[in-house]
Amino acid sequence: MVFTSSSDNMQSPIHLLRLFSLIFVRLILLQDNWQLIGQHVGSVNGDIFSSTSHLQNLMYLERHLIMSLGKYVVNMEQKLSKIRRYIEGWEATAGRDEFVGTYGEEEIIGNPLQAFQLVKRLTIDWRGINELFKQDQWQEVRKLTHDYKAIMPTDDDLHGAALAIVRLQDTYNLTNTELANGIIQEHATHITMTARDCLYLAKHAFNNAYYGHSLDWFEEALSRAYKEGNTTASVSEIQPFYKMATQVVDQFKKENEGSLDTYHIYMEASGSREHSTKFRMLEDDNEDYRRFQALCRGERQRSAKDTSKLKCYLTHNNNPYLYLQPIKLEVQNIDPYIAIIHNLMTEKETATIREIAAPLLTRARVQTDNGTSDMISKTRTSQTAWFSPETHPIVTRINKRIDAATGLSADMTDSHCELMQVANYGMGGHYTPHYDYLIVDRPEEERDQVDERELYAGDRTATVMFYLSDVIRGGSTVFPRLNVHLKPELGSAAFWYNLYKNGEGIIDTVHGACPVLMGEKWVANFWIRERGQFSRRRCSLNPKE
Ligand SMILES: O=C(O)CCC(=O)C(=O)O
Ligand SMILES: [Fe+2]
Repeated sequence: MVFTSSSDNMQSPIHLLRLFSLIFVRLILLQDNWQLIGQHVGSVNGDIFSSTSHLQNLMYLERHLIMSLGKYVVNMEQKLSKIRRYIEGWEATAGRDEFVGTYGEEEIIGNPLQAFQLVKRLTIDWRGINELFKQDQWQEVRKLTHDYKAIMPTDDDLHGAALAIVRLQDTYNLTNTELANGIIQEHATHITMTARDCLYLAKHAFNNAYYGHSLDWFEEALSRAYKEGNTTASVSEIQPFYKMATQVVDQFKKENEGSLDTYHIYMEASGSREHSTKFRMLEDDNEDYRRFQALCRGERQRSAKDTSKLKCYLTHNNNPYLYLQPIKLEVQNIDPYIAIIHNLMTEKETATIREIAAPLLTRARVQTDNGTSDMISKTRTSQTAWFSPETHPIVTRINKRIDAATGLSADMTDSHCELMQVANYGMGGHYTPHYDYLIVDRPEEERDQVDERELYAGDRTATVMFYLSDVIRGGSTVFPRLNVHLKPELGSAAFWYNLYKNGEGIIDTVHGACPVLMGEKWVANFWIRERGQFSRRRCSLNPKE
């Protein structure tokens, strides 16, 4: 049997001792970390999977719950062994086989020793058992779950986590069997999925229109159910779903006269639950998405000829601020210009920003089509927080450095630059291909609907994005039309212009953040606006500049 009740084999004092010591050691180890949860509670909004920072809180909460459950188990074991002792006491005396029946009654009642024990059992012993149950040991666990209700994950978090796995699988071509065996790109993670886990992912992939992956997960669930002997999920439970999914996919293939692979499907920003069950095909502009995924996998590398003109050099930009410590510039693309500025932030500074941002993270929002309000984004699964120069001195310090390194004004006081946006990507966290410019991608007739403050600041001339962490696997920033692939490197900053000098958007700067496959990803965005750059980056009528 896979799932047996543990009570039968947990009676020995040695076992209890081990459990006690285990809990005690963990209690000491966990105390410090546990404090962290307290600081974060108020800010959590149920989007746990989209930020590693929130997942971390959850990990601490679960450890604390385990500690309480462990104490509960030890306590219950003691109580159960007392009850067992009572029963055994009866079995050894009044409950002996030979006393069963009428003759037994006489033996018990007529025997003063038996009578004494009977009375003793029902007085002292029974009182002892009653006492045991007067205290509610479950209360501590109940209180914990109540106090930390705000950070307990919801069903939506679970959906998000399942979707993240399917998205990772889709982007990085991970096979179901490997994933189900805990293998992520040849890296063994000691996790094994049950048939029930696979069934859950299969249903989820199906509901989100990842039909190919869905069938694979159903098959994996079936094979695991056979192997497990129908314990976590049974073959008969899985089969009807599998059959139904197969029929839907067959019908879909027939209607579209092609293989399913050509209908590589993904959810759009607006994808609500109802949308998710509909078939969605890649439209023309989603060629960017296909290229994006290929780049994320490390495909579409540029040839030596393509990269031969790219330079990497030290420069002080004729700026006294940089004379003693020039910047390390690595050009990644000449036209449009994309560069990495290495070590533009120290490790300590990245840690400070992560620290101040962690308690304030909320799920990333994107502007809706009409630009008036914003909505939770599915195209961007990360959590963000914004910082003005007043919130922390580090913001101004970095602003000055951006100014020196890029020659652009990053002054936030007069909207030359937006507030610093910190983003933390969690499980499978990604950002599908998009442009950073906000105004010029709108049709002329809609531009006057843009918020006045946005018009005052002008569009996003350039992006300076700091990597506040390394990422173990995945999480690169890629430009699908340029085959540029930037691997996050703690302390370095990616820099590119979004606009031509005539103010029009550079369409080839479409870029996205690959899903984080392993580890976590933190970035800090500084979007430099047109306002304030007139003497720094002069206008030009040449549409190619
Ligand atoms: O995280 C990344 O690599 C890219 C983020 C990005 O493009 C954005 O925030 O606009
Ligand atoms: Fe962006």
